[in-house]
Amino acid sequence: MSRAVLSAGSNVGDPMAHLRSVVEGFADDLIAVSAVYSTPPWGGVEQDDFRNITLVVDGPYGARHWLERGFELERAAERTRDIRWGPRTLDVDVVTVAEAGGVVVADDPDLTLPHPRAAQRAFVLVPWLEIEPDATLWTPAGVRAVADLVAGLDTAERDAVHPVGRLTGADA
Ligand SMILES: Nc1ncnc2c1ncn2[C@@H]1O[C@H](COP(=O)(O)OP(=O)(O)OP(=O)(O)O)[C@@H](O)[C@H]1O
Ligand SMILES: Nc1nc2c(c(=O)[nH]1)N=C(CO)CN2
Repeated sequence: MSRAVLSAGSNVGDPMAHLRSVVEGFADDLIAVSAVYSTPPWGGVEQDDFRNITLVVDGPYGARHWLERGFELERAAERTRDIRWGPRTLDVDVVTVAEAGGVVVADDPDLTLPHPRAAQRAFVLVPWLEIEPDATLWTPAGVRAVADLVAGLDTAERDAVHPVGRLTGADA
């Protein structure tokens, strides 16, 4: 049994359709999904803005299950790995996982938990804060409130992340 926070992003092809495939792919275990946010590219590669969502899922699985389900959805979106932090049809990252014993901490290059760059990413934190205002993130510097991490981000970067629609409801 585990509960995971996932981040999905797309800036190639039809980003709304790719993000919808993620919500559909996790529908059976979905607890919450944020609005779709327009986000400037993080990581220094010049490319189109992304569309991002953050999801909370919960189910009778171990942490690795969430990564593997994400890979399946990336494959279905014909995701290729070309440039690090470059354009992509779909990226699904596992931000953090909690099991009965607490937050899962893992150093495996295939699955590092919590995601080592999540605390610096407005495109992860701002949508996450929308669906879990009291969320905390384990970081090597200690447990931090996501609200505090967001408050500490570069203002221009944070303010550039804004909701542009929803995947549920009328425009789903
Ligand atoms: N928490 C995690 N979530 C998703 N992938 C992870 C995680 N930890 C390690 N990985 C590994 O990272 C590898 C590269 O993933 P990917 O190509 O999506 O990276 P990226 O999205 O370009 O960069 P970043 O890792 O900074 O998000 C994958 O093979 C995956 O096994
Ligand atoms: N805004 C934004 N920037 C990114 C994203 C993403 O999903 N959104 N994914 C990346 C690959 O990890 C690199 N940069």
